[in-house]
This record gives sequence, C-alpha cells and structure tokens, in this order.
Amino acid sequence: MAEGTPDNVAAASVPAANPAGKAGIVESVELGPKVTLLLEHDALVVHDRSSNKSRRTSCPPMGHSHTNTRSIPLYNILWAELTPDSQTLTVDYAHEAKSTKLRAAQLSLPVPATASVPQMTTFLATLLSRSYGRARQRKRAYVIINPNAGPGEADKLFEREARPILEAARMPLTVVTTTHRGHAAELARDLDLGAYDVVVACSGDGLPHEVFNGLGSRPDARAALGGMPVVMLPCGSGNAMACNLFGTHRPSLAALAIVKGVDTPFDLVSVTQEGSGRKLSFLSQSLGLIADLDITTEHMRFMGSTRFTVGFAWLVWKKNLYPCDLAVKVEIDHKDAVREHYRSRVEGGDGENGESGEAAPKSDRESDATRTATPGHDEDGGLPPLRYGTVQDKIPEGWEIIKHEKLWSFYCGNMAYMSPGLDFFPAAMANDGLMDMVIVDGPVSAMKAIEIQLGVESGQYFDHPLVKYRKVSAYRLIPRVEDPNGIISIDGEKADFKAFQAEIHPALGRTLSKVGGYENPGPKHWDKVANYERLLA
Ligand SMILES: Nc1ncnc2c1ncn2[C@@H]1O[C@H](COP(=O)(O)OP(=O)(O)OP(=O)(O)O)[C@@H](O)[C@H]1O
Repeated sequence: MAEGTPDNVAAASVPAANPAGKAGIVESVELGPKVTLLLEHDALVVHDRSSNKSRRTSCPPMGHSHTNTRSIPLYNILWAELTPDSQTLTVDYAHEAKSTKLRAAQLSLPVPATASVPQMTTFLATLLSRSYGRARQRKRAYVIINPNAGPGEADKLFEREARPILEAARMPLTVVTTTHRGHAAELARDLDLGAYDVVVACSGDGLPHEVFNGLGSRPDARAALGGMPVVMLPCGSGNAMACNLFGTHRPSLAALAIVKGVDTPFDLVSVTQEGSGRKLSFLSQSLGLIADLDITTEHMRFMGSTRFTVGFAWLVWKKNLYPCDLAVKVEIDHKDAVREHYRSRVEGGDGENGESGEAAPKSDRESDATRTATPGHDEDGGLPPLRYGTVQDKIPEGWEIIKHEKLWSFYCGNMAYMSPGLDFFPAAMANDGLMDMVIVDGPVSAMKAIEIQLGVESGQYFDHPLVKYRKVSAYRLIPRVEDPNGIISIDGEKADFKAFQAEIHPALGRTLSKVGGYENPGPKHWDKVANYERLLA
C-alpha cells in the first residue's frame, strides 16, 4: 500500500471508547534528526522535517496546515510494528477515502541505525494500547457470509470493504459462506467457542438472529451467548444491528468498529409460540403495519432500504387494522418516566454511555424464586428458565390486559434503530433489562401516518399523541382473527400468525459496540426531565 496513499487523514469517528490518557503529547520517538512521531491525546502525529519527503514515507503531507506534519486519529489506527529486521516502522490505519468509506492504508518509515529498538518497541506498544483502549487486539473472527443478503453482494462487500481492514488489524479470519437458510444457526451451534473471539455476520439482521438462536440451542447456551460476541457487518437491506452498535450501515466503517469494538452485554428476548418451541429475538417483534412492511417487501430486497419507503406508501393506502388482545407486564408506563429511566441510566452507569453498570429494574431481575423450568432446556448451562412460562400457560398474575379492537401497529423493540436513521425505539438500551413497546391504535389517516413516519426520522415520534410508548419485561399478544395470510415478524423474519409470548433476559447475550451501548441519541429532551416529573416517575 506504499503507492497511492491518501493526501489527508480525517477522523472517521470520535474514539469515545479509547481515552488516550493525559491531554497533549504523551510520548514521542525520533526517527533520525528529521522525523518525530508524537502520541497526542487522540492522534498519532508525524513531523517530517526532511526535504525529500517521499524517501521517508509512503504518505504525502496531511492534517495540520504545516505541509510536513500529518495526523492519524488513534481510533483509525489498526496496527503498528517494526519489520523483523528493525529497519522499517509501519503503521496500518483506516483512511477516510469518503465520509462513507474507509480504506486500509499504511505509513512506512525507515528506522535509522542509531535508533533505540527497545524504545521504538515501547512506543509502538503504547500506541497500540491507546489506539485500542478497552477493545481486544487481534480478535479471532469467525465470519459468516449470507450471499443472498440485501442486493446479494455480501461476499463482494466483505472482500472489498472489510477484509483489508480486518487483516490490516492483524485479525485472524475464518470465513464461511452459507448455502441455505438455517445454515448460520447450525454453524453457531457447532462453533468451537475457544477458537474465536467474535462471530461476524456479513448480512442483514436475519443472520445474527440465526446465530443467536444457534448459540441458544447448545447445551452450554448461557456460556455461549454470554461469552461469544456476535456482531454484524452490514450487507443487508435494514442492517439495524450495525446502525445501533456502530452508528453506521457502511461495511468499511463497521469493519473498523468491529476492530475497535468494546465488549457489550446485551439483553435477549425469548419468544414462545404454540408448535414452534422457544426462539430468541435480539431486535424486535411486530404485528400490523411494521410486520407487513418487513415481510411483504421481501421480494423488493434488490432495492436496498428503498423497499421500506415504497412498502410504507402502499400499506398506508390500504388502511388495514389488526384486532388483538395484549397481556403485558408493564414496568414503566408513561413517556416522562421512560425519559427519566433513560437519564438515570446514562448518568448513573459506569459504562461509556452509562449502560453497562446498572442492574435491571427489580421486577425484571433473574430470581430463582420466580423462575419456572422450561422443558427441553438444561437448568445448569442451557437457556435461562422462563419466568412467566410459555404462551400456553395461564396469563401470569399482575399482567395488564388490554383489548385493541383497532390496532394499527404493534412494535416491541430491543434496539433503537430499525434501519438507517429510523429510531423507532429512542429509549432502547443495550442492557437495561427492558423491552420498549410502541402501540398505535387506528384508524390512522394518511396524513397522520406520514406525520408519525416523518417523526421517526426527526425525533418527534416519541412524543406524538398517537404513539403509546412503554417499557415492559414480558407480554403476550393474541390476534383476534385467524388469517392464513396474517403476518407476525420476529427480528424481521416471518412467524406464524398466532398468539406469542415474549420475555426479556437481562444481559444474556454479548456483542461489540463503539461506546458500550447504542449509538442513538435517546428520546428527545431526556436530559431535561423536570424535577417534578422525576418525582412523579
Ligand atoms: N445461502 C442462503 N440461501 C438462502 N437464504 C439464506 C442463505 N443464508 C441465509 N439465508 C436467509 O436469508 C434471510 C435474509 O437474510 P439477511 O437478514 O441476512 O438479509 P436481508 O433480509 O436482506 O437484510 P435485512 O434483515 O437487513 O433486511 C435469512 O432468513 C437467512 O436465514
């Protein structure tokens, strides 16, 4: 990569997870009389006072206004080392070719014979440690590619946009391509947990769903789900998982986020439905408008995310309603209390965004006294027992029962973004032990539907009067009508149109994220909850 290297390096993103210690210059090495490497708070700075720059480096000047000073954000640094003969120092980094695309590049500097190799080695170790922060270096990745995801280019996207970045970060890769639906679940079920540090699904949200379920079907399900981070390299049409954890649906930016990703415990949801056993859901469950949108537009996958815009217009015009009954274990019942919950976790937690430190609400914590065993699951190592039984059991005491004669949309989420820019669950958190439930009853006029939809993009949706937003720990949804064409969607995959029950398992799963939680900004004005609202909450 010595040739054709970039003429500037800009921050691809702020390295929030990688605090670099004290502000200003913290370490430096001289490469002869004219080249100095400085480790600053958030960047590696190269000062080159040589008259013949091209002899000294593969990169033209960049960054600061001075022509022979260049700066590489620490977040973008993938690797740094001395060649075995100690004559060259190389720095691999992700160069921002465009705001939407990174490219692996390398800085290569001759080391003078007079240089101290131990000092260089210490400097490089410091550089790597500050560049990675809490993220594990050289993660061994098990990469699963769905060649059918999105417009069908996942394999090419991986090779072109992700592999060079992951390899430059010296990540050992094992790459497998799926041959059929369900293949990723089989691979996850049989995975050698000790041989890998992360499973990377190159796909849309369907493959991570399979991987979580594959890990969940193992006799050692709890250890597998809790110990093996699952991430997505976005190659599908929705790519919600990458939007939430990495703040992007661009494969090369996500590849860097995987390299620098920090361990993030993450809630998972059990769903039971008569005749189809117990499934894990990591993203959402829906019935009504959103479910129809997800599933009936599958044949338009070639359009990428445009399929959702086209499908939305069609469904709003159809004005369908979906009568059903809901039984729900409500934990937080009104929007200001949801805001307050969000604020207290962000401000009170010990993670980068306050997510990782706090326990779930009392009623949602795992308690041996309230657990009921689930047939078919090993009490010791398998999935945690279901606290509320299955959809076939009696509705548990204390659940609120609500009849929705004219339901327009039922949507329950565990993540915030459901596709790029669509923050459907602005108060969702990675490990607060709660699901965010949104209900809109109909009929909803085309004008109001568009208003709600635009509100999802602008952040006004949370406060829209037609949007009922709560935090819950379990629920049962029972459609009133039998409809062979009816649609229930679990993580974007079609489920049978019949009653189902869901309950959350706090921090059962594990993933990687940029900041230890989700990237969305939270419900509008979460940080401005008035004192009287806090008291009421
Ligand atoms: N080799 C394969 N052949 C056919 N189907 C596959 C194969 N591998 C995986 N699948 C299935 O493809 C479906 C869609 O996968 P995925 O979610 O990756 O893409 P997508 O639907 O385009 O993206 P998104 O979920 O973001 O909309 C999943 O249900 C998955 O089980």
